[in-house]
Amino acid sequence: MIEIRPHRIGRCRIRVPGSKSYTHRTLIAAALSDGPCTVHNPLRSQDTLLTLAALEKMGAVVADRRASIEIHGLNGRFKPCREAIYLANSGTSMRLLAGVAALGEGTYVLSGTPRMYHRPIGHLLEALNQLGIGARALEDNGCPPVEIPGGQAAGGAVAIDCSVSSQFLSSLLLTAPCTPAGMSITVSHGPVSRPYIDMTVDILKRFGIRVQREGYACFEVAGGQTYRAGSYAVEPDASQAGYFWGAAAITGGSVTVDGVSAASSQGDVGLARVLEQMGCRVDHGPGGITVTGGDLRAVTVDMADMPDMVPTLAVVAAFADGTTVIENVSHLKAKESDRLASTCAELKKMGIVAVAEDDRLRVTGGTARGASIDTYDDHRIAMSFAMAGLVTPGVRIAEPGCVEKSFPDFWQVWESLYTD
Ligand SMILES: O=C(O)C1=C[C@@H](OP(=O)(O)O)[C@@H](O)[C@H](O)C1
Ligand SMILES: C=C(OP(=O)(O)O)C(=O)O
Repeated sequence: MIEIRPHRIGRCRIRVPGSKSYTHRTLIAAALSDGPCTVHNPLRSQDTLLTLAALEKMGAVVADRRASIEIHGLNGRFKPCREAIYLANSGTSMRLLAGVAALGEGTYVLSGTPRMYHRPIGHLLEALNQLGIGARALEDNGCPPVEIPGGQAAGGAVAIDCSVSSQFLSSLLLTAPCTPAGMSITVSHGPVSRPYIDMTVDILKRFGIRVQREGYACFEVAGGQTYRAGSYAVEPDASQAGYFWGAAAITGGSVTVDGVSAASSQGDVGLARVLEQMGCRVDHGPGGITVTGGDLRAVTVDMADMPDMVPTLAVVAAFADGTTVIENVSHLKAKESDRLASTCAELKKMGIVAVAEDDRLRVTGGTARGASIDTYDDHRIAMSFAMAGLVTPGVRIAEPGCVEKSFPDFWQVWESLYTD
């Protein structure tokens, strides 16, 4: 348990680590490539290191240097792996690797934590089955653990339901180029979280893969393509920037996050836009994006494309005038925690009126009081409620170590807000 000390922020400049989503994708693409790759500025956190360890178990040769990670790709031919590959509660690792494992020569079991065993993957397994890959949920319940047989990924036409997660489509897209026939993918529902699809397509293109698309509805990826080995850099994580911009918004201070740009494919950079609508000033400079807090007013906003920023926005909304309505976020129920329920429960403990409906969250700004915040083993709940502690005495965060999942140095970087 740690207590957050209230503090008025002046002017701060913050550096956040490499993007979690881009790190997962770059490591996987490197392992699929035709030779030696260097990944610069990777995020080294619990989840991304699990992806790296999984790729190593599947035969990629890995060397973790200080400044970069080197991976020698297997040109899409993973080696058999006898023991189950443990992926804790990393949804991105589980979903993306479930597809690419089908390219390997073994039969792979992907396992995780009890929470992971409640996070859906059935729609991806159905899509793999349409492609003739006998993937299955070991408990027959549409959730991990899963078994993925290699050697059956010929490619072909496939329809995929992405109403629960975009990661299913990202998984097929990463797998498709290494199949003999390629894939013709139709999205039957959704996708939610669309910018993550753009990040996947961006990585494919950077590795020299050709992809044709009609918006988010149809994707054509020719087979027999090669991921081009080379040197790749990971940009700073826009989702992690959000907690520091939120800190500025709530305190009236000014925070610049280095190296984050509105031109990024990371959808979460859009939180700065939402904060602007709420009354903050946002400056886009060559070095990064600066948010300066002001009088905050409530907004109604569709957050389907920014699911990870919903707890962040909900906590900021607790300090805004009026009722903020966060719409189209039913997919938050299947994250590290049921984030609609957990965000609401913890805001209520602070005396804030918050209501979770089926696909939306309403938060009415008010006078918050200190509370012990349960974090549900969910890094984003811990980091979001830290913001509330800057203006509310007595906010304590339980199990603060859960930030290891995506941002091991979070609390040290957070401390730097106090040194301005
Ligand atoms: O592909 C990715 O890197 C991610 C996609 C999103 O999940 P969903 O598509 O399941 O919403 C996001 O919440 C997650 O943190 C990372
Ligand atoms: C949902 C998240 O990650 P994952 O799906 O990879 O567990 C997250 O980082 O907020």
